[in-house]
Amino acid sequence: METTDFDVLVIGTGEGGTTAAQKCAKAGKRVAIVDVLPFGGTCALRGCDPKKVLIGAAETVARSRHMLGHGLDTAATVAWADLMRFKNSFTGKVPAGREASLQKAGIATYHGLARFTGPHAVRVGDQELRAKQFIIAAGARPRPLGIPGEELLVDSTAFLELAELPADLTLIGGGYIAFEFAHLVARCGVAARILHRGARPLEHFDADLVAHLVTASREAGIEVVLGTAVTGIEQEPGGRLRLRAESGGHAADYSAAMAVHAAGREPNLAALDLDRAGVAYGPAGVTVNEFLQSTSHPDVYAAGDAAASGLPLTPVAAKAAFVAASNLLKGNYTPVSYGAVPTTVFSHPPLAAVGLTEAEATRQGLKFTAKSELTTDWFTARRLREPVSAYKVLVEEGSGQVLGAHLLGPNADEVINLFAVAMHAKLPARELQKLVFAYPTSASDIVYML
Ligand SMILES: Cc1cc2nc3c(=O)[nH]c(=O)nc-3n(C[C@H](O)[C@H](O)[C@H](O)COP(=O)(O)OP(=O)(O)OC[C@H]3O[C@@H](n4cnc5c(N)ncnc54)[C@H](O)[C@@H]3O)c2cc1C
Ligand SMILES: NC(=O)c1ccc[n+]([C@@H]2O[C@H](COP(=O)([O-])OP(=O)(O)OC[C@H]3O[C@@H](n4cnc5c(N)ncnc54)[C@H](O)[C@@H]3O)[C@@H](O)[C@H]2O)c1
Repeated sequence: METTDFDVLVIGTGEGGTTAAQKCAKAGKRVAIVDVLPFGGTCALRGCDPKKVLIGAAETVARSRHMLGHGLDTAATVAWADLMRFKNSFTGKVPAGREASLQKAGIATYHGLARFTGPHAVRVGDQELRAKQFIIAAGARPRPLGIPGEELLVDSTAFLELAELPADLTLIGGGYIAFEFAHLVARCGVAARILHRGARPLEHFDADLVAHLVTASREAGIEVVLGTAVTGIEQEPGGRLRLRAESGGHAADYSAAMAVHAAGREPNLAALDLDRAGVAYGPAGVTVNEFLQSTSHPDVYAAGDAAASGLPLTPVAAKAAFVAASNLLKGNYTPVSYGAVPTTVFSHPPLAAVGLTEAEATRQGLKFTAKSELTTDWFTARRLREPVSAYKVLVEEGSGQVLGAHLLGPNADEVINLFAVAMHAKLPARELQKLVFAYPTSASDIVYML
């Protein structure tokens, strides 16, 4: 077996691993990086980017449907095979491009499953890679549901590669993936259903805005079923799936041509043999301190979805990886701080949030005013005939700081970033209100939300 020594070995080539490896190489370290899948990670190959390309077409369909009879006489339709080709024109180039840029930075690249064999050794195929320090950026995978027949579910990766869409599709779960995929396929002429076990979906978003999104989803033809946990899946003789579920103590039954796992993800640590290296971990990922250093192995750092730190989102992974690499290189001097992280559910209309929800601010005992309105009759929504649009903004009494902003409606995914800037800069709401925004834009509505 060939043994190779490095200063730093990075596991994972997603946003986390790539950011960390590049930073370590720039500092003059001998760096290696390994991935079992094509280089590029979830966001670029199996998540955010391909999804957003598909959703771009679905948005056009949704907008054209809303404008029918109001200046448009036909609605756009999706040509799935063409759309997939377009999507593949983005993803197809990623693996070779990512590997080339890593190699250009002097980083040694390895393909295969990495498995720790000791505190400073990892095995990849028939090679042993030894390193003084490690950065684990192994990402996440769909959480096993532990129900019979779960192997019949399609996961988000397989969904984003579908050559053809089914006539109807059921999403199991009620989070980001369920709403994004349901809104996408509904605009492709597929009968979409969301089966969510909780009383309300998208639990971490503002309850009032989520209720409006559920209304908008139903108006778009999506069946949203709440309080219903799927307990088993069977294949029927004709090829359809039978989803056995439990709802309020009663058995319920659903038939689906295809069912997608949208019920959460978990850190992808099982194959790493972390016990062999003495790296502590829990259900949220590798256990790290504020410097993103393993609490049990000082030469190991972790970042992104694989670390028990921050939300499992791409910009969070990139920030964490930068901080982890800085601390690895210079000694622990930068505690990680994510600040107010904006996030969007790319449904139509999109739902976006930054900062605290009203429920969280109340739980924390903060004194604040919450301003909230349905804005369906505001110019921004009306000119697009968007059926549901709303906002809620929380402003702290005394300091006048924005504690949280929640937007549902046209361009919410972009406007939310302005609230994030204001929160980061600690700009009081009255100062934000004084800014002059280009008109008529969705951003110019901000002054009426404060
Ligand atoms: C469908 C979907 C849509 C999403 N949309 C968004 C979005 O719109 N916005 C957003 O901010 N976030 C989104 N996310 C989340 C985002 O993709 C992740 O938070 C982000 O990609 C995490 O980056 P990472 O570097 O931590 O891990 P990853 O990008 O997952 O990279 C980890 C890599 O490690 C490799 N690996 C794991 N274990 C091993 C091993 N033992 N040996 C070798 N290699 C290994 C994996 O193959 C993988 O390539 C989405 C996720 C999904 C699934
Ligand atoms: N736009 C984005 O930023 C974006 C998009 C997609 C995914 N992501 C990331 O990927 C992660 C995973 O996405 P996700 O949508 O799978 O997870 P999620 O955590 O957003 O939602 C999963 C939902 O499924 C429900 N659920 C779990 N088990 C269930 C069961 N057996 N039956 C019915 N419902 C069940 C949960 O209560 C939860 O509401 C997200 O947490 C997010 O960080 C982000």
